[in-house]
Amino acid sequence: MQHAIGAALQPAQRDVIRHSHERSATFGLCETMRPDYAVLSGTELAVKLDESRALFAHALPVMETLYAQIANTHSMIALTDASGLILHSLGDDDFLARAEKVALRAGALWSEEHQGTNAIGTTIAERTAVTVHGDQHYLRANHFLTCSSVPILDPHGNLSGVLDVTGDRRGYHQHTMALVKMSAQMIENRLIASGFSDGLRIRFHSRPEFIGTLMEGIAVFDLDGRLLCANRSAQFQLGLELGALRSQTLDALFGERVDELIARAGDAPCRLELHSGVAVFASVDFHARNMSSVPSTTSTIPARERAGSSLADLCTGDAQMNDIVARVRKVIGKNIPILIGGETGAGKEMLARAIHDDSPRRAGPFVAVNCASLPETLIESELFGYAQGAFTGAAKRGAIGKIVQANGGTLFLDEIGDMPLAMQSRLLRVLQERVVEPLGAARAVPVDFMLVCASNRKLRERVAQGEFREDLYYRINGLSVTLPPLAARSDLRAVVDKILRHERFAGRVVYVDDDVLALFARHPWPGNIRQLSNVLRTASAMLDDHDTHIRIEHLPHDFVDELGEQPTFDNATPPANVARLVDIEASAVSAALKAHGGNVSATARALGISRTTLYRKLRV
Ligand SMILES: Nc1ncnc2c1ncn2[C@@H]1O[C@H](COP(=O)(O)OP(=O)(O)OP(=O)(O)O)[C@@H](O)[C@H]1O
Repeated sequence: MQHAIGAALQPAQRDVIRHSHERSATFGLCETMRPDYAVLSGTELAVKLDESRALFAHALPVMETLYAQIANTHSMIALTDASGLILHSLGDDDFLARAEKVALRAGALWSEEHQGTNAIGTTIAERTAVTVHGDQHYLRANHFLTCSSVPILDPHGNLSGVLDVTGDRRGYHQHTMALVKMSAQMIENRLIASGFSDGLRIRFHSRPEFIGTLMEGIAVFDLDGRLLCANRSAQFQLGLELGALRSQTLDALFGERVDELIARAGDAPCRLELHSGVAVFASVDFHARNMSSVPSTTSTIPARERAGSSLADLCTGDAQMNDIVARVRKVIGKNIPILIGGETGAGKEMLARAIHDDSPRRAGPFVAVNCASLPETLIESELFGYAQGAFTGAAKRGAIGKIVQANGGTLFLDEIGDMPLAMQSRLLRVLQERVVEPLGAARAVPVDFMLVCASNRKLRERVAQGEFREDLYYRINGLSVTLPPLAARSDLRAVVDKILRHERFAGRVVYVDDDVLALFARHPWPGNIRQLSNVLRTASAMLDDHDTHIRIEHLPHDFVDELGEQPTFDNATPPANVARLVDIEASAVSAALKAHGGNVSATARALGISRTTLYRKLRV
């Protein structure tokens, strides 16, 4: 359905357009002039993308979803930074070709200063959602367009960029703006989720069924109960703007103390009363990974932290691991690719995640691709993506590749040694030129990511055998570290305790007996930490409710059988269930004394020792 927008124009909107036209004139623009069609070079655009990497990373999947809803309507979606520079666009081929003619493409600036009244530039000037239709555009060259733009705010309330849908003016649809607004809200919520992963997060709404939807309010507080950020819905429901909310506390806004709410984290939604008296349903999460202090109620928090989520967590006492972490820390944030070696299950992916989480790109995505588990035919599309109709059987709208998905964050290529040679050449080009050309696409997409690769095969040998490109090997090998196998680590006890603490396989934190640990110390662990984790999981399932420790009888039989002999114990750690000699002697003496009615001479005779010796033993 098409509408004549002019007739429906609200007075406020009319004022927005009038003011914008006035500004355009003061910029020295003339309606009939040829617009500024300059676009940034690929390298310049890559720098801009890097500056807005969190926005780009979180907007990209939302733009894909939005496009699914407006495909085939002769339109396009554009994402700009806060200055109006288009960072990325996607849309229908026919319209993209027309849009390119007026520089509606990545690298072009659509501020009012450059293009006069237009939805992107006017949204930036007015900090509000704006539709600019047909001849409301200041420049005649843009009169064939209809554009709907919404500002995207970062979690601190600053303008981060603009999301825009532009189409042929004849195809204007009144629902477009609602879709763009919802998409912008989605991006803002994602920015909050990644920027404020720590803290007490309350998701609330007066209707419980709206929790988990775009309608929910999201407010994050620190451990002192100060508000850190709140999305638009939260601001609306609380009746205050972000600036005013910042001076409020959890207690003042929700009538609850931090520790009371932390205790309810992870439970079903609870009822809270807002300061206005309105009752809401609230779902509470709490994460304190990087927080300096945690209230005493933390022990009751059901939400689990992710094990080994930062480099510091990986330092559990093994000197080789400490050395690896120290070396990795030196290159983090310096655009140096890291190559992780090590046996299967030794923790390569965990190290890669920790590197990401401790890097300046932590707000961006962490995208892992296992090159060994993908069939050769799929690696290409999985990694590089493909354009609409690129090949028979391709998804109608094309697919975004993992490399583009990793933009702004970290790309982790696991088992890179298994990447087919043809893909190695394409990957090398991406790493050299920092652009990706999706299969069948006309244009390259600039990308910026930190690269971490892992291999449990000896990559050098594969290079020597001609199975891995030497130039790629040197590209990915900025810093090379090799994780020690579990059997060679000196911190087995700490690793076991950490897994049991984080995973809570038994639904609670349990421990291992010393004799189990002694058995573990003799095991070769071919599956390394993954195998250890599996053994602990199975053993935990064998525990009775009152058991606090995993004992040998709880271990999987095949695991004990693997050792091929009865467990023996080393001298340094006497197993707890073997009594000490002095204790055996003491109980024999007391039993004999009891049997002889406390008569020392008779007891000494019965034990075959002198009375003096018996007295000495009784004093021990
Ligand atoms: N330092 C650690 N502390 C606790 N758990 C760990 C640690 N390192 C690894 N793990 C756990 O061990 C398992 C295997 O780890 P990961 O997947 O990182 O190994 P990998 O070397 O990448 O394995 P593969 O080569 O088979 O892909 C995971 O469940 C992970 O959570």
